[in-house]
Amino acid sequence: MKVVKFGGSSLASGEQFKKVLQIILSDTARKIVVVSAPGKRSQSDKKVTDLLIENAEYFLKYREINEGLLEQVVNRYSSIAEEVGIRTDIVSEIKADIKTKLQKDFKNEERYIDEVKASGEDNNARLLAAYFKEQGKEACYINPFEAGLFVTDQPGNAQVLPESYENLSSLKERSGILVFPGFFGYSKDGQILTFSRSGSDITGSILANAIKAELYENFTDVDAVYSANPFVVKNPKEIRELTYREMRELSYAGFSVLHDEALIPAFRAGIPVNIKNTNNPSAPGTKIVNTRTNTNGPVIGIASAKGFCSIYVSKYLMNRELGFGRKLLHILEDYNLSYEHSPSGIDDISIILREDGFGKEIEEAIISRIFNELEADEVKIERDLALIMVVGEGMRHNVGTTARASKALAGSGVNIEMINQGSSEVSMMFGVKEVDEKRAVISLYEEFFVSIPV
Ligand SMILES: Nc1ncnc2c1ncn2[C@@H]1O[C@H](COP(=O)(O)OP(=O)(O)O)[C@@H](O)[C@H]1O
Ligand SMILES: N[C@@H](CC(=O)OP(=O)(O)O)C(=O)O
Repeated sequence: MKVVKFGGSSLASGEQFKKVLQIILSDTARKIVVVSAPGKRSQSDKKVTDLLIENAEYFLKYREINEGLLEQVVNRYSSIAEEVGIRTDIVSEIKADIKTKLQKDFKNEERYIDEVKASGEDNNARLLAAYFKEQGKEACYINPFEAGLFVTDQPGNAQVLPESYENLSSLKERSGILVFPGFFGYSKDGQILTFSRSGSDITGSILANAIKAELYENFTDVDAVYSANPFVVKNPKEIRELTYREMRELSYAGFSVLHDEALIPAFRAGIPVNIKNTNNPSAPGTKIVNTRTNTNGPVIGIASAKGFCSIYVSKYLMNRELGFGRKLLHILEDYNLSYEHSPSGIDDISIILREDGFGKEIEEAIISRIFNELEADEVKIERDLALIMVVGEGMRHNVGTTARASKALAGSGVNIEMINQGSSEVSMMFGVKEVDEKRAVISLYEEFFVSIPV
């Protein structure tokens, strides 16, 4: 039994719906189909999720529905229904559903927005199930509440609750194709809550774990996971096999092809993940597995992400001071800030965090607390940083990878602001200025994938 997830790009139009049907028909093991909301049909198009957020924000501001904005969403569904020739009046039901959601209680704005934006996947799942049925396939829409997908009460950032797995396991007893909306679950009291953006990948992985699927297939719009972002490096090398650890590091640092939280449920149940292309389903895609066999060098991929900053703190004899790191992190916790990395030396430490949520006011308050409470000698904030992640299981057994990477960066004139070697030894992180991000990735790609390895 397989769980198959189709991303927004795979379900953006009627033509895409037809491809999805063919993919499902071509393999009887494809049992649970997880869907995203319709995505972009072209670079300049808008995702339905973004349109729904605009609708919700308009309503919060003006207390009325913006009919033009609502039509933009409804048109996406009606053009799909028209293209594939759905005969029922499902589009009117979809419009009524979005209208009801827009007019719901908005006292808690975050929860209100979650409810509206989750309707993108919910209605797409209803539409796809209706299409399958009209094509003579036994299929039904599954409501996540009825199926028991319960999550924490964290709007826009929900986490699955452990009992969901047991609840969802009974789905495998049901007959026909089950069409399950991705991206959201319910609190115990029936409130809709979404995962973080691009979270339909997470739903697929949870379901794969729950039914102990033989495979989790994640269909997107590229033939494979590439060794570098194809928007940064021209024609990057396709990766055939990756380990869970490698993919987690790469998706965390910018390989948006899979959500970085989507691997854990599949990994825990030992279920392989196959990234495949809806537009070219016969291509083998990329397999994500526990251990990989083929290796061709220390590095498998190079990822990068913008939007980071660092807090550098130095104090003579920091290494001898009991609880210094704990107190420092406690200050950040008081401002609801989590940290990403923390390279350190004997007398200094850098804390790397995401820039959003770390505004100027918080910055000033934190600096003064570090000086006053920790008696630091120096505190420096550096903004506009990009993290470059060099990833590969092979790095553990290869001497000199750091030296090669540093040399490549220096050779292209990129100044390294900081280095951090992950404790898992499958990744190496370089902090660089955002303006140098692309140059850094290209030079590292050339070093590890184009030049002859030394
Ligand atoms: N290293 C990479 N390999 C493959 N795709 C990547 C990589 N880095 C970024 N991407 C981007 O991820 C996109 C697919 O992810 P996403 O847009 O979330 O798809 P979906 O609509 O299927 O959810 C690709 O079109 C590609 O532009
Ligand atoms: N539609 C949601 C969830 C999702 O996973 O979408 P996509 O598969 O298009 O990345 C979002 O845009 O965040």
